[in-house]
Amino acid sequence: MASLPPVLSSALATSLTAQKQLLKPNKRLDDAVANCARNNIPPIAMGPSQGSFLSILCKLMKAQSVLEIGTLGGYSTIWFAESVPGVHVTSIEFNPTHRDVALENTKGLDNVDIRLGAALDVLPKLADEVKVFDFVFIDADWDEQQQYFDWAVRMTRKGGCVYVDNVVRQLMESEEGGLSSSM
Ligand SMILES: C[S@@+](CC[C@H](N)C(=O)[O-])C[C@H]1O[C@@H](n2cnc3c(N)ncnc32)[C@H](O)[C@@H]1O
Repeated sequence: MASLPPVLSSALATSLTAQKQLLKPNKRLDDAVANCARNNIPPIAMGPSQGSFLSILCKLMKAQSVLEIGTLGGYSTIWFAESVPGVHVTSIEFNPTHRDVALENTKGLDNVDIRLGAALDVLPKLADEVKVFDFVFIDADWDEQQQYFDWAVRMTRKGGCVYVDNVVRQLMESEEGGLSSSM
């Protein structure tokens, strides 16, 4: 996969610094980032402004149930878990190391349930257990995206939200030289 054009990488780095200055400090999130680095978890979690944006979306919807596909170290999971009073977050992760670090990072949050397994194995079981979710966040394996999306549509309540991460970025990286003519 091609990397981002330098101008975009530089803009992303600058925006990350700006985001940290603008948002309220959150010790749990900061500790999670540090713990992920200590455990060599790849630095591919969402940024603070995206976490804040998703949290606002959940607040606007008064979401009470969130499904996340792709936990990593639990950074986005924490944003969802702290978004709305009473919300419950179910998150799916197939890498045991990532799952273990996510469990450390979400310790004490009793509204988080992290399921270990491949998303396409876990989703059918979850669909049998839980009726529907208010909000589904897809952030795992791009090659299975269409199948995640089909499950998400099936498992999201009417009027709920399915949010697919990295769509624009994927389009940018999908053709040689960066920007795609199909954008
Ligand atoms: C981009 S990271 C998730 C980032 C996280 N949502 C955040 O922003 O903090 C993608 C995660 O999905 C996991 N993953 C990839 N394929 C998967 C699959 N088929 N089933 C479950 N998890 C998967 C990876 O191990 C990785 O931890």
